[in-house]
Amino acid sequence: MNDMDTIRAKAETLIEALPYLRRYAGRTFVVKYGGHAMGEERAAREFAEDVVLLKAVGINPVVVHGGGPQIGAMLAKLGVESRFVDGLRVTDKATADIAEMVLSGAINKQLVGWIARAGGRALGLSGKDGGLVTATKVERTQKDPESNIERALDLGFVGEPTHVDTSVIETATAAGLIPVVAPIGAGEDGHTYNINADTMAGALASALGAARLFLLTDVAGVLDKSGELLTDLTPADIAELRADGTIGGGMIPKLETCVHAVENGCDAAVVLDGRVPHAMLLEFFTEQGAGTLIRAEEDGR
Ligand SMILES: Nc1ncnc2c1ncn2[C@@H]1O[C@H](COP(=O)(O)OP(=O)(O)O)[C@@H](O)[C@H]1O
Ligand SMILES: CC(=O)N[C@@H](CCC(=O)OP(=O)(O)O)C(=O)O
Repeated sequence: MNDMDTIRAKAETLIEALPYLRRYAGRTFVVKYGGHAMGEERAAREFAEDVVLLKAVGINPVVVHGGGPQIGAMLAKLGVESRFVDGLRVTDKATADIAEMVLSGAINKQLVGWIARAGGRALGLSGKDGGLVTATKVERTQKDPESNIERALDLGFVGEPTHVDTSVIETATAAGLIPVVAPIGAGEDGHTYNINADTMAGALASALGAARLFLLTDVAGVLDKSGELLTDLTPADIAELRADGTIGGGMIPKLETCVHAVENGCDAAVVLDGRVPHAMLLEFFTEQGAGTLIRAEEDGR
């Protein structure tokens, strides 16, 4: 496509999406932008444009970002080993410091910059700022394969949000700013906790009573065993897909987050491909939507 065709295609997408988006004026969309999805600069630019468009039509976007691959690259550069348990990075003190540096320092400010270039005003913060998220250490157990006894697993400074104070988000939003949140939280014990970005986004979506939780990743959505996109799922469907092994890896915590969010105050969650131009807008006006829509009850899009 030449430049003119690209501009025309973009304009058509925006014009078609507008009437659908206006229905959500005054509501909150929590958008989680995953580390895998933010690889390409073009995609990041378009993501920022979409976020600014949402704000321009009166929706309150709240961006939560990941950065797993970028933390991994920095740990490798610094010679710190890293491993995951159930999709969570085991986080010692050195890893927590590096995760905070990469997430709050580098990626957060990069996103704030992209939103500024797209014409928006973003406020970068982490769960620590304004008391947004209080985290508690994640407790996990694992069955010892020999004795069959459940043993406690120490994941270090991996946290989960146990208290969300949305006032800093509400103040920022009311001032015309777009909050951009890094998945780091402070514990009541004074420690810094590394929080899975999907979990962080889900906790904010529930606390804010969001109309949508968008999880932008590097696949079209939830796929069935033959690789076809599943467009609509309920918590009961997800339990079946998990039991029969259709979903695995990072998709398990992602869908757990979606189920928790739609059962606790968020209208619907969508898992979609963040690398597709204007994925969030396409979700609203294409017949099938974009990605997989998760609702507490099956009642269409
Ligand atoms: N049924 C499934 N449908 C789609 N993706 C799946 C499924 N089961 C496992 N996955 C994996 O989940 C990944 C998305 O999770 P993750 O890598 O944690 O994403 P992100 O880094 O964007 O949070 C996909 O890239 C895919 O490899
Ligand atoms: C505890 C834990 O695993 N934290 C994640 C935080 C970043 C993240 O979740 O980023 P993505 O969404 O890009 O995977 C980590 O250290 O990788």
